[in-house]
Amino acid sequence: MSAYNIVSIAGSDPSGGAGIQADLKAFSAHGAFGMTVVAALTAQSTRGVTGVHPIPADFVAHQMDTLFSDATVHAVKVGMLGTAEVTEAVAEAIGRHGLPHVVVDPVMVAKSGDRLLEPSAVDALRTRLLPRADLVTPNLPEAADLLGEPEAADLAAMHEQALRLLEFGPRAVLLKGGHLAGEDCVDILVAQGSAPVEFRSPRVRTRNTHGTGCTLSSSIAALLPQRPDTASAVGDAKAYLTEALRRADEIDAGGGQGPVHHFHAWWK
Ligand SMILES: Nc1ncnc2c1ncn2[C@@H]1O[C@H](COP(=O)(O)OP(=O)(O)O)[C@@H](O)[C@H]1O
Ligand SMILES: Cc1ncc(COP(=O)(O)O)c(N)n1
Repeated sequence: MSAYNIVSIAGSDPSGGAGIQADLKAFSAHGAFGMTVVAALTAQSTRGVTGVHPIPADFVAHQMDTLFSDATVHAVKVGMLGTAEVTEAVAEAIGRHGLPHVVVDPVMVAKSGDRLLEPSAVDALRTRLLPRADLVTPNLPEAADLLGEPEAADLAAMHEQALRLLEFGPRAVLLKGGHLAGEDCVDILVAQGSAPVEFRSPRVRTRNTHGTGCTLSSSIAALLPQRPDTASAVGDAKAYLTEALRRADEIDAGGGQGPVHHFHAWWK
């Protein structure tokens, strides 16, 4: 058996910390072969996003059709899609190609506060893409936006919102708690027919958290074909991300909020 092929369908971040660039690094760090379908372009640095250039939806579908008519893909990570049309095209092509292990990171707003998804696309995300997801990985603001509710302010509210997100049809939800205050960062996994699982890691004191969500979801996608179940893939991905955060200050990619260290296990 050759390496697993994992595809990222996401936006480009020229600064290399988030988007398809982060996804390729995370896939590689987990011993998987990375492929990409570019769904949006951004002009971006560690200081923020200065522009978004959408890709026509039919060309995103064209990239997917060309790639999947040739390569066997073992898992998929979906990130920034930008528009409702691209969201619909990606959802349709995922269904048509019957892609396995679909992890959807519902990217809406960058850490810098810049919007990465048109407000009018949230409905397409909720109704078209989430029912096709094996796992969806919202942060707290994204969960609130998808549910049309205020952001969860504690773990009990996170549990309730995770369960309500399951009603949109994904097979599992990982609600990420990085935006809550506290010594630990706690994420909650809920899946149809199994008990909730909490993943807890010590909060790393660094401002270099650009791309944490991208790195976590792409690590999970890379690990799903290699692990017995979703919980074990999530646990290993979170341990990898925590170490990448601990070593983040070794990378100097600009003067703003920098990336995590994807290759901490190799660069001594
Ligand atoms: N400072 C930190 N130290 C350790 N883990 C963190 C830190 N910030 C975020 N995380 C973890 O990184 C992942 C993504 O974080 P989160 O901030 O919730 O989402 P997003 O990056 O999508 O905004 C989660 O597993 C979260 O618990
Ligand atoms: C292309 C792209 N995709 C995703 C993110 C989100 O990452 P973050 O929330 O860390 O800014 C981003 N900034 N850019």
